Amino acid sequence: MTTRNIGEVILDVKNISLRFGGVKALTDISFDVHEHEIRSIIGPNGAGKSSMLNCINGVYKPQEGAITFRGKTFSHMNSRQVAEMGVARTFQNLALFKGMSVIDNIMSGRNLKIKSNILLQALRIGPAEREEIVHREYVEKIIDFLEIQAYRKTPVGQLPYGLQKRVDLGRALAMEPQVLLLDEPMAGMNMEEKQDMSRFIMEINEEFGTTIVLIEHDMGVVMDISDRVVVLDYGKKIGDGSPDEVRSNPDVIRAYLGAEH
Ligand SMILES: Nc1ncnc2c1ncn2[C@@H]1O[C@H](COP(=O)(O)OP(=O)(O)OP(=O)(O)O)[C@@H](O)[C@H]1O
Repeated sequence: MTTRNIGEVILDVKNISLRFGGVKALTDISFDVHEHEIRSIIGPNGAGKSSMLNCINGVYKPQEGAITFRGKTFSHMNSRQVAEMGVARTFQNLALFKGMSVIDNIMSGRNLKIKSNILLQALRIGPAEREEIVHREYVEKIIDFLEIQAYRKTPVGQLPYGLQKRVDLGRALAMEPQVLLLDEPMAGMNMEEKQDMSRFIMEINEEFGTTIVLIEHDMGVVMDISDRVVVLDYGKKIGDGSPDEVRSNPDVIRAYLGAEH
């Protein structure tokens, strides 16, 4: 765990319940996330972790409860509005443009920031040209930061999976988010790729001050890098606290001992 200045509550999840027909994906879930924190959500398969992220970023509309971001409460915002407020995410199953280059994929994350109209952009004239230069410079910084300079022009589909995950992270970073939601960023990675990804997450948190909400199955990584951890099981919250508190919580131990991973 790092020693950073953890700030006020930036994201407050209050009494969220989400049902799909008869399936209770989430039942009365509350937790908060402080500015600059690395806050993880863990739990066995089907516990409701991805559903929770989907509620935070506006993909799912919970039947009950509300989410407050920087003091602004939203229960019916769509993904774009949430993104515009400063919440970005990566995906468990990558959602990259496989035929497009690394640089263009990361550039696609800048779309929300592009102000000039589509015609000017297409013609690359006047303000659109200047704007494009500024955005490209920002994207190049991300590429340097993620150490993927050698693959700038490579179509993403030709990269190994671990590097594709890094490009997905780059695309989310291109939005300059205040809160970054990471859905299983280490899934399918080997040990070395996981170490690299952990390092990038911690550096994003420390250097850019970005608040991180992380879903991850690798307990070693979660316990190493998280400030606090929420534990879900069958859509209910069964634990919440520091890695040490969560590790020694009998309900959490029971849920994990009884679960297949
Ligand atoms: N779109 C959907 N339609 C119907 N049921 C859904 C939908 N999304 C999730 N569920 C159900 O909600 C519950 C929680 O699923 P969710 O994917 O959020 O769990 P998870 O903790 O992220 O699981 P995993 O670790 O396997 O990714 C499961 O019972 C799942 O089948």
